[in-house]
Amino acid sequence: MAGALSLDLVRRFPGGAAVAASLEAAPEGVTVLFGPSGAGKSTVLRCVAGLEAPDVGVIRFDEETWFDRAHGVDVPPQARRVGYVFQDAALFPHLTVEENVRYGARARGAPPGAAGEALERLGLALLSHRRPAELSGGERQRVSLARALASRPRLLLLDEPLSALDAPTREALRATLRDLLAAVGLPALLVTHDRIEALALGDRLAVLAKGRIRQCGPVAEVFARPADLEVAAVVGTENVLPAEVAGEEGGLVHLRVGPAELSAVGPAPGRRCFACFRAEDVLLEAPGGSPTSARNRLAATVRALAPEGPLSRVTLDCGFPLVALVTRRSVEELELAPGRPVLALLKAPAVRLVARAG
Ligand SMILES: Nc1ncnc2c1ncn2[C@@H]1O[C@H](COP(=O)(O)OP(=O)(O)OP(=O)(O)O)[C@@H](O)[C@H]1O
Repeated sequence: MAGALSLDLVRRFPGGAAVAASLEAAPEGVTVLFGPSGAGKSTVLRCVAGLEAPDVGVIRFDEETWFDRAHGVDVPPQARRVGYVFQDAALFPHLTVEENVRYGARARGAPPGAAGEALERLGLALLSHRRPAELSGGERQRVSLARALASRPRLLLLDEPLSALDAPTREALRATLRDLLAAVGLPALLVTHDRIEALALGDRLAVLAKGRIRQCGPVAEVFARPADLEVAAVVGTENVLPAEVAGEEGGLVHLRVGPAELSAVGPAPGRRCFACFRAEDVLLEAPGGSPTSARNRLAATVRALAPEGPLSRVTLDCGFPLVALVTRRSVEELELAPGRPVLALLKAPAVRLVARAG
């Protein structure tokens, strides 16, 4: 299928570190490689770009084989036609913005006009005669994106593209990047260790830990249903619910989540967002309990219980799945069991809102 990337590789380093990855990235949208530092994310990206060669394995894009150790295939980076965006922009310091972007286009034989189009698209026309030293970090990263796009790539590879920026610049560029990735319609593989970035930019998530891909799937699903405790520890947020903003009032944002309504502390990041909260922030109460300060009271049915040390992980059905983490004592006192009705309570400040595409 056009734009489909598949890989199955092992890369071993002197000193004993090894990265083993097996991945079928969707032919469209953004696949995020997510995991802690040292998990192997950059290694996978560099192998796809052709900047490093796996010790064993195969990398395919569409009908082409880019790498096949057993058959001696190793297509050089320029022939793979990928656009690569580095963490630190990696611009030529002696060239202007325009020359940097033109260099990207010329190196790949892109049609005339590709550089100008990319400069325009990233809002860089007015900065085109400056050199990288005369730009802010965010502007440099926009130039790096323009250079990648100007080469008319078939696949975009982004290695922690926002991590070198300060928080406000990062937030602004995150929104630009989200819109840009949706508009260009190219498949992209994006590396990050930042949960918010993964949620805001990814369509699919591949979780890496200790040199292996542990789970791959739609972003909200991986966050909501980590395959094992290791993935749960990496993703950290058990409840990630696609939500629509219904209104804002007195600093609170009212959200529609499936058949239920939730309140969170504003501002709303957009009309569509994810409402994210930890399982330990959900309180459980017997139905008909007295009023509390929790803004969110959801009628739920217990679906499953799983012991977790002194705690119990309770999976609930509120019309959408919800996970709560409570003590075993509470499980006994509330007589929680599959099928039992219960009220799930959640304070509005515990709900974190993250914009999502569309
Ligand atoms: N050139 C190298 N020589 C030896 N070991 C290496 C080399 N490059 C990477 N490694 C090791 O391989 C593992 C994966 O590194 P990689 O840079 O891919 O991780 P990462 O998930 O991208 O981390 P970060 O988020 O910190 O960039 C780490 O244990 C790292 O120390």
